[in-house]
Amino acid sequence: MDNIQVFMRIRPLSEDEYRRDRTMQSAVRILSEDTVSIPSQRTETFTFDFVGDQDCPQEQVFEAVGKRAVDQCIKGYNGTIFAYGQTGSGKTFTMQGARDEFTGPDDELRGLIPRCFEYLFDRISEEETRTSGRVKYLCKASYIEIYNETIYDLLDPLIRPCALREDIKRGVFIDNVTEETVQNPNDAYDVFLRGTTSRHVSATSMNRESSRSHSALMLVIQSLTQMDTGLTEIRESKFSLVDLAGSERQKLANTSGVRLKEAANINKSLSTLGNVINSLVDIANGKSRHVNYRDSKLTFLLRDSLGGNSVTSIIANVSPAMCNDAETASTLRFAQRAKMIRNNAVVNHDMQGDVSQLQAEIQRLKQQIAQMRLSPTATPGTVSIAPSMSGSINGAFDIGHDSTISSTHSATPPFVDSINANDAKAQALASKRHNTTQFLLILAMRKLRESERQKSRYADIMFELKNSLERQKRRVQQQKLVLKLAKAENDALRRQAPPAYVSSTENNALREEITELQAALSMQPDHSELLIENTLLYEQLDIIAEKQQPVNALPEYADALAALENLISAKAGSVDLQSAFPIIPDDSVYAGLESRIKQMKHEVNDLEVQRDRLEFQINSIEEDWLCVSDGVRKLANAKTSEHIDSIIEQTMDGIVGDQARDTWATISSLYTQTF
Ligand SMILES: Nc1ncnc2c1ncn2[C@@H]1O[C@H](COP(=O)(O)OP(=O)(O)OP(=O)(O)O)[C@@H](O)[C@H]1O
Repeated sequence: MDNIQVFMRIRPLSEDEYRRDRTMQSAVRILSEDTVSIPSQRTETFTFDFVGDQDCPQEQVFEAVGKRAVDQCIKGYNGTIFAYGQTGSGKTFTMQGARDEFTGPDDELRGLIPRCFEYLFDRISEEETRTSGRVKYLCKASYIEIYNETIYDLLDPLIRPCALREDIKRGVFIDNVTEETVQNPNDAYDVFLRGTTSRHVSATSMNRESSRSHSALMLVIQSLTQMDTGLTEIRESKFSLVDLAGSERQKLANTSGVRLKEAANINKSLSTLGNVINSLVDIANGKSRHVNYRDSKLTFLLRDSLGGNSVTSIIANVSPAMCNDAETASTLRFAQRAKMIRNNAVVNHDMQGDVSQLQAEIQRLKQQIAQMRLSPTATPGTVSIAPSMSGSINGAFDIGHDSTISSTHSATPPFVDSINANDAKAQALASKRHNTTQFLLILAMRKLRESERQKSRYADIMFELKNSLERQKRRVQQQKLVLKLAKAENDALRRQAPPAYVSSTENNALREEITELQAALSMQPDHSELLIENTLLYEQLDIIAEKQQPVNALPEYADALAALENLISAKAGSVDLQSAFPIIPDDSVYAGLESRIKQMKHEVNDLEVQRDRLEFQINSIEEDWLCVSDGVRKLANAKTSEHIDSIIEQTMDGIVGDQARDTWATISSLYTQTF
């Protein structure tokens, strides 16, 4: 577990700021190499991993932030660097550099992005040379922008919007985003420049500033290592360089239309980022919280970077100007909170090979395990079965490359204390049991962690479902009200309308409009069908992302209903027979709406059933894994083989799910063999 690293950078005063305040006093006081305060605000101090003052060169920022991220990505860890701060605080200067053009490696003012490219490809060629070509690297780049809660592909000439999806294998990913292979720093920089140009073009065409959108340049770095066993190890890491929208709150007053929507979306995504960080800080402090990553595109896309599988750094950029001190304090408070988040980065790797190679590898691992069982001196921190025993070889024993699991166990479990130190035989037996127990505990904990991940995925889906349910319920209520009003209005019109109005051309046009809307509604996907499909989905976790379509489809459906609702309210409101032609819809319109409402009620019921089912599944998974770890703990203290048998049986009786039952069967059979 690593805390997110936070770096702070103060930019020089701009000419404008200097003209306004010639005292040249800085709003930020540097107290030591990692601590600052803002005297005009409260007396609080802020401590970070690195503080760069106004003269801090680009090279130093790269040495402190960029190098570490690239080094970790080369090893197979995901890496993320965020630039955070108010508009004009120096985010783009830090990430990209002073110029829009990249003038080559001699340019002192070039930012983190070009420097990371140069260092990454240097490291790649170094590794390939060092391993005499046994390790080969492949890099692919994509570049996106998030504006108004929509993701745009900046490498697509048409800058088309893309959907965000999630599946079990890939985690969160952008569907159909353009990925370009890059082989050297210039290729990568070319991709970056093209994306940046597209960003300017789209900003200009929409008449907005780029500081109102978030951008993320993502590199996927794959390495293939030919191993002596004939197997190929594949490592894959994602390196994300993110320039966030200006962090100041956008004013909603005196704003309307597109600008209002834009401001509301910026506020929403930044406040979601703040909420996510608050929840993660609570979690780091031992509290139990659901993290609402799905509340904005930005947090969902960067889920792994915040509290997940990534080595993450945040650069908090601030202005030194007195007039910006409130925003500067707010940036520093945000950064200070973020520093408490703990991520759990693991190497993403997998093995490939033919059956005989895999069998040989399994054999080798078995020997390693046997050796570990026999060696009384093995301590948890030095258990070294992990690195090669990865991913797809054998799911049940997927220990992974994770020293954090082993290092969290105490070196001497309490049950060993009770062994008489003078009795050599008993000591040997205790050591053997100690090692086996630790090994089994590692297995159980690994599985427990997997189930926790699964649980958190369930919780995310559940959260979505609950929201949909609430929205759907509200819609049903609204539709009922609209229908009631429209009916009352219609009755009134029927009573008042002269026959000439009823058959007027205008009235016919309105009728057609309603018929079209009805047709549009009936063309919406059949929700009942999709919902049934969705129910199956929760039993088939592998296809989660695909099957979330019904939930995602609801807003479109809502749009059609809202349009109909607006039309009916608008028409129902035009009671003045002298100035407007009344609309007198057929009874069939109402009948159609009523049946739609009925259908929506069914859907609400279906969603409720799904929610209950998920709740049950989550509880059941949780209980199963508690049962397994409890069983392992009991086994560690068992004295006789009868006692062991009864623990195994009782634990198995208490487990419901197949996955946990299988794991328990494996653990218990291993334990009986070694006892
Ligand atoms: N460390 C620095 N040294 C010198 N000039 C800087 C530094 N940081 C920022 N600047 C200058 O300050 C101005 C604003 O910086 P920049 O455009 O990077 O801000 P920003 O936070 O990215 O703004 P926006 O949110 O609008 O994109 C630019 O002219 C930039 O060159």
